[in-house]
Amino acid sequence: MQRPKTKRSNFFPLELAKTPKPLGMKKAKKSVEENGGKFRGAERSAYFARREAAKVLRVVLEGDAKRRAPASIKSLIYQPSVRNKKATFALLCETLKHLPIIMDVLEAASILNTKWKRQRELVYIIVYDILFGQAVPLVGDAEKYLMRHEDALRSALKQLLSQRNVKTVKQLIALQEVPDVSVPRYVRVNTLKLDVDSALFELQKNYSVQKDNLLPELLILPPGTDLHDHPLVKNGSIFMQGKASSMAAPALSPQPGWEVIDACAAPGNKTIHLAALMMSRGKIIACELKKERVKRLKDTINLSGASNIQVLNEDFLNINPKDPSYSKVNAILLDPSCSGSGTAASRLDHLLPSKTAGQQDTDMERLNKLATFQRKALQHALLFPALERIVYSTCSINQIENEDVIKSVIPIAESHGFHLAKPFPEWQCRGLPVFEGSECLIRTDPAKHGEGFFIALFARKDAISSECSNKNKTTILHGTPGIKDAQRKKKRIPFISTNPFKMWLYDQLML
Ligand SMILES: C[S@@+](CC[C@H](N)C(=O)[O-])C[C@H]1O[C@@H](n2cnc3c(N)ncnc32)[C@H](O)[C@@H]1O
Repeated sequence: MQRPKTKRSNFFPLELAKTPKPLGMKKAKKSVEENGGKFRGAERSAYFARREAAKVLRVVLEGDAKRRAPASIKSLIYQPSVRNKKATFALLCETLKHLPIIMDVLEAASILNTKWKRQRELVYIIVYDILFGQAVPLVGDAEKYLMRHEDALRSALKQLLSQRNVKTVKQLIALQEVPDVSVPRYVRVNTLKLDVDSALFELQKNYSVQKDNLLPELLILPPGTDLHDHPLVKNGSIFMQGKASSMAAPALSPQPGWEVIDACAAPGNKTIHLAALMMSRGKIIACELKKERVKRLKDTINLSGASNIQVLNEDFLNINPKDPSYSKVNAILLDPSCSGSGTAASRLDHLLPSKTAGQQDTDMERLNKLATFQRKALQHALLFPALERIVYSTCSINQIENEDVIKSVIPIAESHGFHLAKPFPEWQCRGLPVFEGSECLIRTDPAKHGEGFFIALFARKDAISSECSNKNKTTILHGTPGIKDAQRKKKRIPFISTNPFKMWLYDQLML
């Protein structure tokens, strides 16, 4: 990958939130100044990009070691504190891609004392640059130290290639690589600020753009299109949101004037989508447990221009459905914390050391804990007296967080007068057939749609058709069921698995 050149000439990186400064950052400014301004142009940019990348790498590796990444690699890079985004992102991804090799090389070369081991993330980045990067001059103390050991590093790499029986580094990387999921860049037009045709017109000046055939406010651009600095993104006219995640709010179909709770709201992508569908009329209560995520939620709301959202820093489970202030709530969107297994590829999680090719999230204790909360939250949502519709969604591909949660609450839901309804009947990829009515559920397939997502809709009152769980009560939304639904019914065989690959395979066979 070619590292993009940066235009920045005079900057010092800002801090990533709450991150310590172990990577020579404290010395960075001094070091540059000590050099009497000798760092120029590309040298200076590369010097700082390495330090910014090292800071992000530390957060990523610490989170991965605890199996609790605080955010995806992409979202860490796109924090405002990382200023040299393109160069830092490229450097970070390339270093992560080569990380197993770099670690092996460093161990074999045995050149790190305690001082450099404390700065190992910066060392990894610099070793990447020395062994695999572009031939830019490396300035800085850590760089000089590692350059002195370049011969030892190169000979350790040569030894590694011969041990693994390959001739080139490319072949060595191929041994550890996972398939690339290349998906289009989706953007959702924020109709509170701009109409779809105007957004299309603007974007078409620079990109090839198409309208999505399912969601009218969604536009499709080529994979990898970088819009982070696009004026329409910066002014909140469009939001970069995947197709699957953009299906949750329309599945709820909130009406202008309704009262809606977004139970787990931050960072707020679906909250503002609800607001757009409601044309900012009525009221949305955006509930978020974590104080540190409330700011991000508020920023999203401000950027969107939505004026009907009240933010509540609260545990959704503590909201009393009997409180008169919630007596008119018509709909709830419940998008609770989940394993995120459906977005692992787009989050670049496959680059993390804990994820080797083909390995799945097998931490059943964690999954059980998540599923317990998800079930509890869904049961809680069912208690709001005036409720007509509830959407439950996750970005997980695990049955335990999806079909199993829904199946377990159906008896309680039915006792409150709810039934499973069928949003987007034309959508072919439906729930795993592990209970009668699972064809109402929506799944998206990471291999086909870029993300693995799950949506269930419970509805009360508006009984229309006879599909799904209770033949007299189920609602069909957005059209009529396709022929494939009938075929699926015929072909249904019992299937229970928590193995996502088996689940995809099953989906392929059923469609
Ligand atoms: C999957 S994210 C929601 C994403 C959001 N719906 C969006 O589309 O932008 C889940 C959020 O729920 C929050 N959360 C977790 N438990 C909660 C609870 N008991 N009450 C309210 N929010 C909670 C998490 O802090 C996290 O911000």
